Amino acid sequence: MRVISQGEIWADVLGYVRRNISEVEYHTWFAPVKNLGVQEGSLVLGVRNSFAQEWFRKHYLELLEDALRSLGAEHPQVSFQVLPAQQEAMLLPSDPPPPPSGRSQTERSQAAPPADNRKSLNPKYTFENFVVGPNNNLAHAAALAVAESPGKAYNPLFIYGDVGLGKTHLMHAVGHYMAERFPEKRIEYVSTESFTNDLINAIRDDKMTQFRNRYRSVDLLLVDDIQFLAGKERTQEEFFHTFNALYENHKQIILSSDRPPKDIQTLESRLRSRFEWGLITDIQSPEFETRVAILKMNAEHNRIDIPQEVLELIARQVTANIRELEGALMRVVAFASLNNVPFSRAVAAKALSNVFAPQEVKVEMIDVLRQVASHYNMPPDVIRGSGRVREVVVPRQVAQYLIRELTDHSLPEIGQFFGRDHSTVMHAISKVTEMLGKDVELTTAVNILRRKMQGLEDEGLDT
Ligand SMILES: Nc1ncnc2c1ncn2[C@@H]1O[C@H](COP(=O)(O)OP(=O)(O)OP(=O)(O)O)[C@@H](O)[C@H]1O
Repeated sequence: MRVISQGEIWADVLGYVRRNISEVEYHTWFAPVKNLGVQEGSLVLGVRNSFAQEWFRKHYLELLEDALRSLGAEHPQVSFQVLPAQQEAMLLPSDPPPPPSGRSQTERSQAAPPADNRKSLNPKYTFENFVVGPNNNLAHAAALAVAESPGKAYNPLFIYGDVGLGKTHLMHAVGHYMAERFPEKRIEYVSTESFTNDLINAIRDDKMTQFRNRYRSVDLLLVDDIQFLAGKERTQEEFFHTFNALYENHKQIILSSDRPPKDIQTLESRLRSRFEWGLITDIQSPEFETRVAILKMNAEHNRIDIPQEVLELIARQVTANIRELEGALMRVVAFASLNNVPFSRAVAAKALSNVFAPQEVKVEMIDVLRQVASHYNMPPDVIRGSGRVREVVVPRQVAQYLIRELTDHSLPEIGQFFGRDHSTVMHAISKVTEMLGKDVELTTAVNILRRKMQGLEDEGLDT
């Protein structure tokens, strides 16, 4: 799972900036900037001194605003703060290394795994961060079995599926699991492309022995996108020998591909048959519930409090690819924080409308209840509860009235939502109808709430 954060807004902004200025300019000015986060819709950047602050205001403000606009900010705002000298020192590349922990070298190497054991693994791609659903449960179970008994359960494990569905994540998860339990084991993750490049370099530099030592001495070899072996005869030949060496020594091999071995064209048949020796398992596109669960986990990891119905809207919008799903969540988070508006389905729909086909936001009963509750400044449960004082009864009647007007729900359904029968709802609706135009406060509330439910104007955004 990719972790999204305010840091990622900054990463996106930097990406935009980098595409629009020279490398030298970028390194001189932007590399030392510290991202201080988004505060009340404004991106706050820490710079070294007042000279830099002025320079940014004069030369880069527009560029930064454009970058924020590309992320959905309607009225982009950037502000600069001069960092105190100490904080600035923390930005300099010449940082001294952290003080030694006081333990001896041997103690340290006993306690911690070898430094490079997981160097090729993404720290976020663990089993804990992997949401299991009907689309991937077989691949997940196989990966777990392999992680528990490497070289014994299924060898090789061959995972295939479309882009962005978690193949790399699962492979790395096995690596982390193994690294934790057997810190002395050697783990190597490589894309087929890097394997090919390493081979080409080894041939060119006359370093084939090192190349072979490197790949044939590992305990776990993870090779991504093996379909790219197609048509590369020399690489296939070398991989064949690597495979055999590892296999004979009961070392675990995991391969990923966008298709099963039988569909990889121009793959030598001796390799194809080896790929079929172990277990072949696939990952499909996640269904709705799994997509929501992935978004939820992502939001929780980042301590972003985002209502369930907003996550559901995003999950309806992006169906085929988890990388895109995470990108969509990132867009919504960026959009809400840059425009300084709370998360709502309307805000999410707006944030995604430039990227995906606009979706009509259907108003749900819970949306109306939440808006009414926030308007009257009381918890939704109190409005739905049994209280009979006027302060609660009026909001409850307004909520029932608006639900009837803005959704397709029947009187009995609305009644059920409020734990009452349909005649109570009918009474509430006629009561509000009667008061409209007479009771100024109630009329204003209904008008404001109706507008809020129908569009974004009251959330501070242009529709
Ligand atoms: N089941 C899942 N639970 C949580 N996050 C997931 C899950 N599946 C995929 N992801 C996340 O989706 C993103 C894409 O996954 P990954 O890179 O593993 O896909 P892939 O199938 O290897 O794609 P490609 O074929 O493009 O290499 C990653 O950020 C990953 O963490």
